[in-house]
Amino acid sequence: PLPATAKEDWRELAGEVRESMRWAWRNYREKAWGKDQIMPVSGGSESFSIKGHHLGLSLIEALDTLWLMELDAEFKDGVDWIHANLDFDVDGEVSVFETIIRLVGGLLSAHLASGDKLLLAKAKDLADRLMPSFDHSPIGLPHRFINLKTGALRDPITNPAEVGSCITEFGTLSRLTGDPRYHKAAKRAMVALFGRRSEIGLMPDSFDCMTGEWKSRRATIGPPSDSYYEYLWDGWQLFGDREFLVMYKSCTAAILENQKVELNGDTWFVDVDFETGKRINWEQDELSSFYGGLLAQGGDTAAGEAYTRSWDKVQAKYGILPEGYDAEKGTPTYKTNALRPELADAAFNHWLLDRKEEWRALVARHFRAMQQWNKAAFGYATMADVTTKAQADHCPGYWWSEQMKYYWLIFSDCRRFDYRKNYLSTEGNVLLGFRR
Ligand SMILES: O=C1NC[C@H](CO)[C@@H](O)[C@@H]1O
Ligand SMILES: [Ca+2]
Repeated sequence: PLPATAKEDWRELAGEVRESMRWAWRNYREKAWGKDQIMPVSGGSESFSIKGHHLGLSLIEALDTLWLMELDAEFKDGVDWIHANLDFDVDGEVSVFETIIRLVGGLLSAHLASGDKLLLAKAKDLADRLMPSFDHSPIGLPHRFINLKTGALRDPITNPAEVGSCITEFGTLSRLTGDPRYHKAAKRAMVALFGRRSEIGLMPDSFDCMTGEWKSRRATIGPPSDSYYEYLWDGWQLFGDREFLVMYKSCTAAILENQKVELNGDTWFVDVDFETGKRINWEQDELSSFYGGLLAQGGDTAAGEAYTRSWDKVQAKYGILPEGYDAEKGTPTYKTNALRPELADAAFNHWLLDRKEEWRALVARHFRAMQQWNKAAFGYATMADVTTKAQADHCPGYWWSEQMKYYWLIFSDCRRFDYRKNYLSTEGNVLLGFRR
């Protein structure tokens, strides 16, 4: 492993994280209040799902992070905005997957943190507007897009992550409302996918949601399959449903058998043909760097740690991870950076399991790099080119929910969080483990 940094004052670093969040929120409050995303370089704002229409995305994504940091005035301000303004009865089309992990998940975690009943009601209202996409398919696999008012569906050609990553949000919604429909729909889709793997236990990254017919031959642990594998484990971790553990173990055994490769002392997971197992390329997607933490959660610790360390070396090489990287050539395939959380997510998961300083040091490097290069006049910005560090004028909603929360929790010994018994979703929403 890379040399650990000098003895850190973790509490002091946690204080810096909290001040950064407070500063970013103040700018959002002044420049983009209620908008989906602030534009951190210009101070402008932009919508996420529906062109020209805002659903308070960044505000909703930030809420449980604010609560954990005890930024209670800011938290209340956000909840007050929701009480006064949030309305999902909009004639506009949204991604089913993004809406569930970001907005349903964000409302549920804020409800669990505060007990505010309207937040749960809004989560249920939104989920009810998404359910027709699950019910429409004879095999229970949702279309990619739905209109929140009319229920009109679009794009049946979808992927494992988008149909198979909602069991924890929908399962929590069913638990809190007593309505089993959500849990059932989420599980049905995941089981349907699992039943369509190849002889060697792999699945491609594209299929028709009405027929189940495969539309690609590429098996990947990265997007657009990544969070399906994560949620197979999570269905077991959060609900103790052994069927998910069996499916997770089967899929992971096939992945370890067919996709794990060593190259120049590093461990990578390569894309392969889902029936032959033949490697397709050496391209690595930054989003895949969550996977080492998942492997460790599921007990494949050595492989998981090796993969996370491989990605940490890429981070050391550029300071900020490129969106894509060719492991054989050692060059970026995409030089942009979308202010992504995955490597910090993986290291945080490793740390929750073993408390090794190595992981805290990795996350400290991730945080300090963000402070050095992503900070702009009105918030934290994505990057146009990690080799030149040219910024781009965007701050994605997940930034508010994910890495700022992981930085806070790993450095601060947060008294509002149960470090032994907890669950964070793929969007970083805390669905178990708040301590009031
Ligand atoms: O699972 C996800 N994928 C992409 C985003 C972060 O890069 C975020 O929405 C979430 O973590
Ligand atoms: Ca994720």
